[in-house]
Amino acid sequence: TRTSRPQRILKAVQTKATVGDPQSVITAIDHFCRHREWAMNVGDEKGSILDSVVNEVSPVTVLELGTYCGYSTVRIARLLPPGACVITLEFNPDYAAIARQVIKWSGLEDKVQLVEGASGDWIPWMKEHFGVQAFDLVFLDHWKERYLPDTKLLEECGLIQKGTVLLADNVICPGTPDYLEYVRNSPHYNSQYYRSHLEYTKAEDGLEKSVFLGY
Ligand SMILES: O=C(NCc1cccc(CNc2ccc3[nH]ncc3c2)c1)c1cc(-c2ccc(F)cc2)cc(O)c1O
Ligand SMILES: [Mg+2]
Repeated sequence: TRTSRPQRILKAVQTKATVGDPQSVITAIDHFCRHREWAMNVGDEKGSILDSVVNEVSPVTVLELGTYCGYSTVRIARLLPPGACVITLEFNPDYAAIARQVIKWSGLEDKVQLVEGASGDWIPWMKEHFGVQAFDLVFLDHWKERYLPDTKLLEECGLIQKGTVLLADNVICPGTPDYLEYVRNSPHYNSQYYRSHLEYTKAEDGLEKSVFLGY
């Protein structure tokens, strides 16, 4: 049977990128997705915005919702200092299997905890299972209709504290209208929109950065 798109992305990494060189992994995936097959990685344009937010926050603990092939996981982890880590949740086992290999190829496995499962099931266990107090940065890139319920769940579980930064992908395309309305109208968040484009296309998309102000 045909290979899957994630399998073809992994093959591009294994043939074009250098083991232990995260930037070459990022470049290989972007080249493949721009010139061979589109795929739903955050991409190079929005990825540069993600990089700048990671550098600005200098997070110790990061939560990523939606790993896919690990492209944004590698982008985040490559910027983390020793001792910092990103916990990334992936519901789809095929995506998780590919992401593990992409993360390993980049040499960043010590900074990444990839968890197979759904956000709604795992968020309530984060404190107990991973010893997390609160997240410094949350990157939302999973099912778009889960952004709002999962943000509320993170609040209820005390995993969002004063200063926590939420960075949401795809707030225009495919769009997350209920989430945007919530973070932009809530007195507990200071929100700003970073206008960009849907990965590898000319369509508008963007990232929404929301800083929690405390209760
Ligand atoms: O939909 C998207 N991504 C999410 C997604 C999608 C499929 C499967 C999963 C399974 N992974 C998963 C699920 C539930 C989960 N709960 N906790 C973890 C977790 C993990 C996740 C998406 C779409 C487009 C897009 C498509 C088409 C188009 F025309 C324009 C734009 C662009 C993007 O950048 C996107 O990010
Ligand atoms: Mg996305």
